[in-house]
Amino acid sequence: MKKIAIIGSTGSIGTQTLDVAAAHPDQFQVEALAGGSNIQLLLEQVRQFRPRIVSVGTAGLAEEIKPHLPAGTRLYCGGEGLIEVAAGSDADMVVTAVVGSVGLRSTLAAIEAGKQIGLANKETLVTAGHLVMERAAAKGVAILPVDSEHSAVFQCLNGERRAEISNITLTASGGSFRDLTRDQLSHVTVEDALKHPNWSMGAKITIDSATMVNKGLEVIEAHWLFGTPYEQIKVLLHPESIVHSYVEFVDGSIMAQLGTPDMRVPIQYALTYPQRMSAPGKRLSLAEVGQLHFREMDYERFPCLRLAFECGKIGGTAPTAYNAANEIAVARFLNKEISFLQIEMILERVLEEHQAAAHPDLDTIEAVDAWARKQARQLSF
Ligand SMILES: NC(=O)C1=CN([C@@H]2O[C@H](COP(=O)(O)OP(=O)(O)OC[C@H]3O[C@@H](n4cnc5c(N)ncnc54)[C@H](OP(=O)(O)O)[C@@H]3O)[C@@H](O)[C@H]2O)C=CC1
Ligand SMILES: CC(=O)[C@@H](O)[C@H](O)COP(=O)(O)O
Ligand SMILES: [Mn+2]
Repeated sequence: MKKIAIIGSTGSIGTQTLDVAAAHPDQFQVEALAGGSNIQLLLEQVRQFRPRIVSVGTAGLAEEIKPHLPAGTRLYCGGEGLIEVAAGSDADMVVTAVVGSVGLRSTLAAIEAGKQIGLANKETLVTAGHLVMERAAAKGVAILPVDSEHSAVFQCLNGERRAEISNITLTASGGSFRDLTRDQLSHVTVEDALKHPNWSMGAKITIDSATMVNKGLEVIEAHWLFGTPYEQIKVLLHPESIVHSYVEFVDGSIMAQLGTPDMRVPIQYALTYPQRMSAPGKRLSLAEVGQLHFREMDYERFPCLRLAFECGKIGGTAPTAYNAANEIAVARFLNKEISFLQIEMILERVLEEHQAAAHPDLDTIEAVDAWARKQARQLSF
């Protein structure tokens, strides 16, 4: 039995992680669950999986859910609750399925407690990759990728020597607006932006896909997960999201991982690594697919991806500011305060003002995160 804890259990990745656990009840035991505001769904999860520890977003929500919890369940809330779920149970592995850099402290706490990490929450690695990877190495903790591209690369690298990698290519669907010109982008709506062509995901990452920030975050995530220099990370537009990513080796051989777009596959691989188990989803038939398409990435059309490479190469707190400014810009767009193209304007302006600090500690990371959020909130157009 593998014991798991999930932070962000009520979201897209969290619910799919529980689908995997429910499909293999003899393999997984759910020890702890943290949700945010969806206490109805959290309660259903508690009834089905009987975790010992539960956390909700606020003290008010904790009061609401408390009378409905089974006797003996330990209940927490807020940041302290995320840390308790991540580090306070008997779990062997913590799946980080919360959205945003709010997941940083709890991920670090899980690492300190010696838990394996199933990492979906890419913002954590972007905002403080050096701290997370350093602490994981010091504690001998594995960080297993859940993100589909990184799971693909991880699978391609199985048994390979890092020194023999020539480059890593992350594929990008192009998001909801991939065939629109920049002129056409000035009129797009929130509703249209939320229609991802291939994946059903939470709102924030769906907007990130449309701006190509998601791929920017993934480039930085790949740098930290695989220790790959930015010069050896490439991005290729692939509208079908069937080739999840690939690695080219020094002899010219390319290893790719393919499959239908179904997050339960990389989630399950992280949970069962190094083993594989049967999975219920639709199998890929290349004969049925017939053709796959690939296009060079256009960095003029998708400037947020160019910015991510620049921030990654600068390092220090530059990716922290990129991520925090984006979290606020996306929230403002979803709230219909700003237009789609103003997301990238906010990123550009906040980064212009940011003086990146090298080798930041946790306090510096959090101070820059707060600063960038404030700047991004204040900008008006
Ligand atoms: N969805 C996908 O297919 C993929 C997602 N990812 C990454 O995984 C992470 C999660 O994405 P996704 O599942 O789509 O996001 P969702 O928005 O669907 O889910 C987010 C989860 O985090 C919880 N949450 C949000 N804010 C807080 C907070 N302040 N405190 C406690 N809990 C909070 C939400 O709770 P509630 O809803 O109850 O408020 C919910 O459970 C992101 O980092 C994303 O980039 C990576 C690859 C694929
Ligand atoms: C499923 C997953 O891993 C997402 O991060 C996905 O990659 C989003 O797709 P694009 O960013 O390629 O549109
Ligand atoms: Mn991805």
